[in-house]
Amino acid sequence: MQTQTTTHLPQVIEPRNPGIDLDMQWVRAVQANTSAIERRAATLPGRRSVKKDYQAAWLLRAISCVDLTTLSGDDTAERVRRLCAKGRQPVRADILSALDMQGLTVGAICVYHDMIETAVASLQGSGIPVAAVSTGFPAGLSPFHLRLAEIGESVAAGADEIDIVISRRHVLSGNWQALYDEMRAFRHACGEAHVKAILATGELGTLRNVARASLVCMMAGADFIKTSTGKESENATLPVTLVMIRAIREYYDRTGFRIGYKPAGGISKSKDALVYLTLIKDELGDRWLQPDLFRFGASSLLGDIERQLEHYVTGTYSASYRHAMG
Ligand SMILES: O=C[C@H](O)COP(=O)(O)O
Repeated sequence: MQTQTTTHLPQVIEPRNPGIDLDMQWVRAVQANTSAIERRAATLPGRRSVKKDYQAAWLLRAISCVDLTTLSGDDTAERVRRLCAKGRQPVRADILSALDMQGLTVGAICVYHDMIETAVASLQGSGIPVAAVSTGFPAGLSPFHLRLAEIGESVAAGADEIDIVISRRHVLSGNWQALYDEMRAFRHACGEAHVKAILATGELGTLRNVARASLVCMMAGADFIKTSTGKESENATLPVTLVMIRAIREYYDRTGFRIGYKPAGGISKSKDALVYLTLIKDELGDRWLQPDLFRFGASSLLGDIERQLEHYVTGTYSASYRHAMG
């Protein structure tokens, strides 16, 4: 990942997760109490845990954690260039200036392989990393050697981060060794590029499978675990998020390595982003609210955040938002 220059970024960048041997005893012991998780998730959207004065600060934080994404069959170089310009200046200059946040950028730009070179050229000098989806995204069913080669090509083309998709069948058949070996090989093929493991949680059947797949991918060296491709019928949800971030906490408690989390797909409203951020703060703490450990995979969230911030600076602007930036 490139070093970034904007002021909102963390002083400390996490060491890469080297992974550990597959610990089947740990994997088998994983539980997920579905009804308790769903009860907890159901209470979250109604909670007013972000005070109004602090909402602008949280939305700015959300911007710095967006993987601004375009993953469409009709993507063009021109669309990617526009997206990169938006990534460099995510909201109108007058809004950023009113909030004293000039220089704020998104966390990364996320594209298909063919658009990497355009994105790299458009982002030159900005410090914004380029993430590429890979390994036969979104289904991940192309021949294994081609999936590995695709990673290599994307890294050679300049991608800083690779978002791989796992083979859902390994999870559904309980073949944890196969999942571990696959993830390990993907991690190796990424070299210095950071690797995000997309679990496609909407296709994994149970929350227990989500918890186990999260753990196995982290054991195999994933730097981030990510919910979805955005193409499944069910994408990021709060119950899935609870399960995945608790797996991250458990992995950190046992190994000392902090793994990032990326909810993706269907997150398009500021109020939803605030719920995710407060949940991360509650469950993992402030350290995980930085772009090296948290990202939103989203194509349209930024537009809604910009509208909210515009309303904020033209209406109820309060300088106290700065306190929340600490
Ligand atoms: O990884 C990112 C997702 O594909 C974006 O999904 P979205 O278009 O629903 O925001």
